[in-house]
Amino acid sequence: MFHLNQVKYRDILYIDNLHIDSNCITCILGKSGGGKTTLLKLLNNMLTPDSGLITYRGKDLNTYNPVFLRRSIPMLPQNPVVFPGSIRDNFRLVEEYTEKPPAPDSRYLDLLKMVGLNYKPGENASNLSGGEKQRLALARIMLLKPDTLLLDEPSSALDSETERFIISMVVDYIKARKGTLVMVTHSSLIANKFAEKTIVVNEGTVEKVIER
Ligand SMILES: Nc1ncnc2c1ncn2[C@@H]1O[C@H](COP(=O)(O)OP(=O)(O)OP(=O)(O)O)[C@@H](O)[C@H]1O
Repeated sequence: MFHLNQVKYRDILYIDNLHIDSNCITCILGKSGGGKTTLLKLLNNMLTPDSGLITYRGKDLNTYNPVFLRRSIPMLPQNPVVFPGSIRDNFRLVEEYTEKPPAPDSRYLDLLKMVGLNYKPGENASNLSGGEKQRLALARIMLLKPDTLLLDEPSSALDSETERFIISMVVDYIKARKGTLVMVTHSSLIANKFAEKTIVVNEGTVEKVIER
């Protein structure tokens, strides 16, 4: 699905040759500051490499429309922005951005349930805790029914029980759609449990790739 060849981004990351497969759960594992987030952001062109080639479905990533890429390869950042207003407003903004008609509240409620949030769409999103905001941001992304999903440390603001619940839910969702998940984590336990392929990134380069 993604192929990176001699990709260089500033002095932060250099990747000689790397495949990220479709229909696969891939974890990017490594120490803090090693370049994991940078690698994730290169995959949907949020960052553009200084040199080298990244292909997506066999075509140079640069030939895709940037808006198409952000929509079809959404990324959940470590600290997502929750918009002021209600939970419903947060879903509606995504719908406006993607030019979709507004869904009924029942759809929002289903998505909130999926991420384990027991709130009504009319409630104020600003009152949510950090971990709850992260889950709302994930629910917002799920509204787009993505087949490819980039998650940056989805558990950074969650307790370990919620972390497992959320990651299991996303993994099941992606597997049911025969989709592709690329997830950054610092936890080898998470990678061991969920990853079909683990890419270890440290000090700005791929240290090893573990396949199962
Ligand atoms: N825009 C930027 N400008 C300059 N340096 C940056 C920029 N973005 C990241 N860096 C640096 O690049 C290195 C890699 O950052 P990156 O966020 O990719 O690491 P990471 O492995 O995801 O770290 P963490 O696990 O702590 O989130 C770090 O040293 C970081 O400070």
